[in-house]
Amino acid sequence: MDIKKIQFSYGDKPLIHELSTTIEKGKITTIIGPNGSGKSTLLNLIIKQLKPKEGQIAVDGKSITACSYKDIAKMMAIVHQHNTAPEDLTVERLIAYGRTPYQSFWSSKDEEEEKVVAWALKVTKLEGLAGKPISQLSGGERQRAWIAMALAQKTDILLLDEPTTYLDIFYQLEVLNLVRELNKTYGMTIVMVLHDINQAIQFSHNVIIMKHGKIVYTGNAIEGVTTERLQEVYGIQATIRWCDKNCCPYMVPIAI
Ligand SMILES: Nc1ncnc2c1ncn2[C@@H]1O[C@H](COP(=O)(O)OP(=O)(O)OP(=O)(O)O)[C@@H](O)[C@H]1O
Repeated sequence: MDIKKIQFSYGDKPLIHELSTTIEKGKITTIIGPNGSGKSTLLNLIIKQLKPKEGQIAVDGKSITACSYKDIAKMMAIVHQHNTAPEDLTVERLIAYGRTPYQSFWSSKDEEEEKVVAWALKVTKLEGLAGKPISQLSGGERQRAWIAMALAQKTDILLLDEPTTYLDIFYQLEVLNLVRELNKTYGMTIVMVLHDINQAIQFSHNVIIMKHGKIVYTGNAIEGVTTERLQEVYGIQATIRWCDKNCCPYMVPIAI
């Protein structure tokens, strides 16, 4: 995916300034950066839920400006930070909404929909909860259900906005393991926003580091997170440690 010279403002206040980057196909890319730096805005621009004032976003050489919303929904799926569903909506019905881009006004549930929903339930390990209302799920199960709905869109690209927020450490790792599995097994290109820098290093091939609507760094996750950059972007003192050769480095925050 090529993002070229994007400019974007909410009203008169410029937020994204001449932002350019390339997101590698088949890799996990995580966007990190301070609150308000424009991470969610960038995801919404990528999926055309927001329109840039200037610049172009192209997927496999095709500009998204020229694509219909239905075509985009067949290329990319997004799980937002906050999601709501009617209280009595079951997991299975929620996932079936992911098939919307493939349905016409008069079409009814078909064999393909059943197959894809069953597949999404299996991948997200929600088979035993298919008939349960979303409102009765734990936070981790609910997050997996929203990811399953996105998977039912059968896209090559998956965008996740803070998929681990509000989850305890067990469910955070469960969701991130699922992300890794989707990338490894199905070759999905994943672009996600995380606040946890160590999880970003551990679970991503690449990181995009943002500050004030600009990209400070884009590239290999391990090489990108340095003590100098953490000082520059977050204004914190930190050290980077390696536990052993087989493990990723991790950063330890020390002071502000
Ligand atoms: N719909 C909107 N209308 C006006 N301003 C907005 C809107 N959405 C976001 N903003 C502003 O744009 C800036 C960037 O917001 P954005 O949500 O993209 O940042 P972020 O890096 O994802 O932040 P966070 O880490 O806190 O989720 C913020 O100052 C925010 O207040």
